[in-house]
Amino acid sequence: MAANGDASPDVALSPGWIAPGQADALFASLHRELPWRVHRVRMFGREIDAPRLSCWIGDSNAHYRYSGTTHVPEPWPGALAAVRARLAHETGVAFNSVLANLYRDGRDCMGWHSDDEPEFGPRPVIASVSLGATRRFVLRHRREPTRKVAFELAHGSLLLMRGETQRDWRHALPRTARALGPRINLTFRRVIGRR
Ligand SMILES: O=C(O)CCC(=O)C(=O)O
Ligand SMILES: [Fe+2]
Repeated sequence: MAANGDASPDVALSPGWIAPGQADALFASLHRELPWRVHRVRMFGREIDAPRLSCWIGDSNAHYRYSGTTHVPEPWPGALAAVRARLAHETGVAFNSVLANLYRDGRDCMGWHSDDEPEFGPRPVIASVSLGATRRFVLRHRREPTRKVAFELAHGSLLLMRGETQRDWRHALPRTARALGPRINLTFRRVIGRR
């Protein structure tokens, strides 16, 4: 592999991975039942409210640290059991946690980052399930920012990020001026214990 990594990120989109009726039911149940909160994020050395609502879900031992705080996960809601089992079957990854994000409208967003915390180990597989309004998801190479890839993440879609995607690329969910309804995104991850 070249020093700068592969030409495109190791990502795969499966539109309609969840059928529309099931995706509607899943959206409604998560929207209603998850304990959504405003998380605090660090930006340029300051703590600010994240421009979205979030909920960290996982096995009780899947602790996750970010922005300097350890987060104890919420228990798995019944509505996610089938999705988790299907993802494990299709990817071979025993996902033990999910970060759920609720973008209330087009103003809610997520800035440039990569999910490269040591908890996820090298070359993590991250399975991103989208429900609700279609939003644009963008990836940009870390060292060659002119290299960009964009995906429209529609209701029921699955985006898998693998390989060196977190090491070599950043991703973001930009805000948009379009009038949009809410969107829920679920990123299934595997937290590996560390010493
Ligand atoms: O909402 C999305 O599609 C992306 C979410 C994301 O990047 C994350 O949760 O780390
Ligand atoms: Fe991310």
